[in-house]
Amino acid sequence: MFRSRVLCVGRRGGRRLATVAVGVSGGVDSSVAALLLKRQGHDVVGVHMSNWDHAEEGTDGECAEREREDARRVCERLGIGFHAVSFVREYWSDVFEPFVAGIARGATLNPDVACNRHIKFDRFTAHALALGADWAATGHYARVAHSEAGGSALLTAVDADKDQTYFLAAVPQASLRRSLFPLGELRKREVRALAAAAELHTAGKRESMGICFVGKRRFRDFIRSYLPPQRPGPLVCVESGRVLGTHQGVSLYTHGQRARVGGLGGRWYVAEKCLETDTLFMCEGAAHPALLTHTLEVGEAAWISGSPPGQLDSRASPSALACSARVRHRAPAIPCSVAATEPPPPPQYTARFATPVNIAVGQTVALYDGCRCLGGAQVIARGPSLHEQGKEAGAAAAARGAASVGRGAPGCLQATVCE
Ligand SMILES: Nc1ncnc2c1ncn2[C@@H]1O[C@H](COP(=O)(O)OP(=O)(O)OP(=O)(O)O)[C@@H](O)[C@H]1O
Repeated sequence: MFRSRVLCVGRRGGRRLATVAVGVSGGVDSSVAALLLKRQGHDVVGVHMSNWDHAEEGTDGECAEREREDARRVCERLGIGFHAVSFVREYWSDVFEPFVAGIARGATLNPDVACNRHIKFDRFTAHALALGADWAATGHYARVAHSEAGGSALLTAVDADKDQTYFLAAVPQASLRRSLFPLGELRKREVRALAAAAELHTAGKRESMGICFVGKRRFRDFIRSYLPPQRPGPLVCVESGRVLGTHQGVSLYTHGQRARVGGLGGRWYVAEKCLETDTLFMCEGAAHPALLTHTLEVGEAAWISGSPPGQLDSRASPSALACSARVRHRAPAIPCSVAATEPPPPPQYTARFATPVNIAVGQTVALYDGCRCLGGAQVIARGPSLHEQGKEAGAAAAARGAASVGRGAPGCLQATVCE
């Protein structure tokens, strides 16, 4: 249905070739993105961003320097210009501070989604255009379909395993309109083969993993220094209500995270956090019903097209949007229905999932219509967990049981039901 425009921009043979600024990270994907654009005959420049001030943070900056040097070497090998830019201040204010504020209020925001929205597809795109580029390109696994009339659509990559549209679900339309994803039609092994054939030294380089600013440190150790002083509190079993042990601070944990529980064996997970009482409610097993829910309240919705799909537009008569959703990168897309929550504003939605989901408050739900990514929204609250629903159903059954017992005892029906 959609075709990526990337291979058509500025074809040879009389048509003007484009000037393209490629975000070169020092990894294999952006190396090959630059290689392909160069081969298509475009005027290509590599731009490397620094987003984290390692000197200021007292962390090891060697790795960042190595990445920049790798990016520079790739540009040299391809015979394209290299340009370095710092978005350290912007990353701090637009990504890191909101991330820490989220953690402090019990929400776990996704820094990669925020980085794409505010840095790569805002600051970087603007910088690329200011450098005189017609387009900004990255090595993301995604496709974009540009149309004169209908704006630009974000589409999943051909390589479903590598698809990165989950992280791109909140990018602004204005930046997407100027974006190219040269790898969207390729598989990772093809990308590596292209890099090897072009003798790019990044061909065999390992994937970057984890949150970039945390590096090799333990997340809990890293984040503690940015948070208000943490108080220890109880770890409580959701099943029995028993205190199982003590934790070092509620904000150091997130829903769904595995955590050690005193001397107890087994695999324990954080099912719920209560900031008011400094309590973590724990359940045993990664598929425990306390971790799962069929409904989420979501907000801060960012729509790729720039406005909500017609069904959700409150100016028309709003109805539920039938779509599919991912609750994390690489998670399967689950059938989902999204409806405006009363009362707006700000626009807030209730998402109902065909199969239950395990996701923390603050995380992103990416919505899809087939291969088209519609946008992303942050989880504001989880609906009742399957465990809570089970308890309620049990209580209702008990009440029904009590009622039927009551019916057998003449004169007691009313009193028994009320109990
Ligand atoms: N420091 C950076 N400077 C410039 N562009 C960057 C930088 N980091 C990431 N990008 C761009 O964003 C794309 C996706 O970044 P991501 O962090 O997901 O890396 P990746 O998938 O491992 O890609 P790569 O192999 O190119 O590092 C990269 O391919 C690159 O185009």
